[in-house]
Amino acid sequence: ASLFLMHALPPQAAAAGKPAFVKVDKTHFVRGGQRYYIAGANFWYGAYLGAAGKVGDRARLVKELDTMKAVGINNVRVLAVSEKTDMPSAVRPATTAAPGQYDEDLLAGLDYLLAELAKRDMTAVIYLNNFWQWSGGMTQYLNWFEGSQALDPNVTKDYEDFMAKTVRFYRNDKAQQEYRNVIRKIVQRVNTITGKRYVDDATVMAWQLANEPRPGNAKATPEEKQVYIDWIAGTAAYIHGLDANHLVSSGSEGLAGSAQDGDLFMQAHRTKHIDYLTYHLWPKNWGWIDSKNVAATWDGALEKSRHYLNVHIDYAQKVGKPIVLEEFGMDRDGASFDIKAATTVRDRFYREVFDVVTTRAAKGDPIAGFNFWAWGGAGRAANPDYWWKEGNDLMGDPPQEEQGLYSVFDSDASTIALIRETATKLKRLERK
Ligand SMILES: O=C1NC[C@H](CO)[C@@H](O)[C@@H]1O
Repeated sequence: ASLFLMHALPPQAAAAGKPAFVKVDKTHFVRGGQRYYIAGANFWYGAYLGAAGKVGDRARLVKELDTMKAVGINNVRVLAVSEKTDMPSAVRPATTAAPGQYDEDLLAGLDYLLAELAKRDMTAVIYLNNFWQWSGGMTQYLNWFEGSQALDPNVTKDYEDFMAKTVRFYRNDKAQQEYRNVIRKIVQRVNTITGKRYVDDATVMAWQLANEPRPGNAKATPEEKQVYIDWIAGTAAYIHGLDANHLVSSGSEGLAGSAQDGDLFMQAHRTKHIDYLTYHLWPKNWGWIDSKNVAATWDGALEKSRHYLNVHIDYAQKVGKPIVLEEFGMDRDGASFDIKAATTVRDRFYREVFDVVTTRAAKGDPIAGFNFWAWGGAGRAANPDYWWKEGNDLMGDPPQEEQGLYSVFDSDASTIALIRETATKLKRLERK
C-alpha cells in the first residue's frame, strides 16, 4: 500500500519518501518543497458519497473526483460530521444521532473520500461543525445540551435571532465538551480503507473549526466578540494538541462573518494556533446584486465584491498569514434553478473573482487560492420545487437551499472552463 500511495505524492515528497503535508511559510503555502496554491471546489457532501450502502454512491464519487481532477481542481472543502435534528432543512441521515452516538458507516465515507483523493494527489479541508442549520450544527448542540428548540431560519425567517442564539454554543461547557469529543474522534481516526491514521495523512490539508462561525449578529457585543476570539484560539489549540502535522483554520467568511469588524477579523486570527485565514464572498446572499435586475445592480455589486476581495488580502498581509477565498458563488441567469438556464452573470462574476485572485497571487500577495461554491457535478434536482428530500441526489446546494441555486454542474461547460483556466494559472505560480 505504501508503494501504491508513494506515487500519489508530489514528486519531491515521493522522492524524499515522506508525506507532503501542506505547511505555511510566512504568507504562502508550501507542499513537497514548492509553493502550493488552492484551485478548489466546495464539495460538502463528498464524505456522504463515500459511504457504503444506500446513502453513499461510491461510483458517482469516483466519477466526480475524476472530473474535478481533469479540470485541474486540486482541493475539496468537505463537511466531516452532521448532527441528527428535527429541523426540516438539514441533511439526513446524520453522522451523530445523539451525543456519543456516531454512525460508523457514514464516518467510513470520509475514509473512502480521503483514500480516493490521495490517489489523485488532491487535498481536503475538513470542517468539524456548522454555524448554520443545514447539517444540524451548533443550534442542534444547544438543543441537546440546553433543551432549546433547534432553530431553522428557513422556518423562523429570522436570521438575526438565529445568530444571536446560536453563539450560546461557544459558552455552553457541555456542548463544547461533546464538540471536542467529536473533534478528537475525527482527528484521531484510523482510515478503515487505507489503515492510515488521519494525523499521518497528508491528503488532509487542514482541520477547520466550523463552516462560517460568527461572533453573533450585526449587533455583536464586545463580550460576544471576545468569547468568539477565545473560542477560535482555544479550539484551534486543542486540535493542534491532537495533531502536530496539519494546519488549522476557522472557516470565517471575513467581514460578513465578523459583524463587519475588520479588527475583530484580524484579532480572531492572530493566534498562533490558526495557520491561515479564510473568507467567503456572497453578493446575492448579502443583497449586493438583484439577480432579477442585474442591469441596475451589477456595477454596485462588482465594486463591493472587488473591495471585499482585496481588503481581506490586505488583512492577511497585516496578520502575516496566507488567506484562501474558500467560498464564492452566483446563481444562474434570471435567478433560475433550472440546469438549462444560462450562467452568463455567474461566469462574469467568476471571471472578476479569478482576475483578482490570480493577479494578486502573481504579485506574491498572500492570497493562496480559492474554492468555488460549489461542485454539483452529476447531481440533478429531483423535485419540481427544487427542494431536497432524503434520498434525492446530493449536490453543491445543501438542503436549506434550492437544488440548483449555486451548484456548478458537469454540464456547465463555460464555468468549468473558467475554473480550469484559473487552476492552470495558479499551477504555473507553483513552479516559480
Ligand atoms: O457556507 C455556506 N455559505 C453560503 C452557501 C450558499 O448560500 C450556503 O449554502 C452555506 O451555508
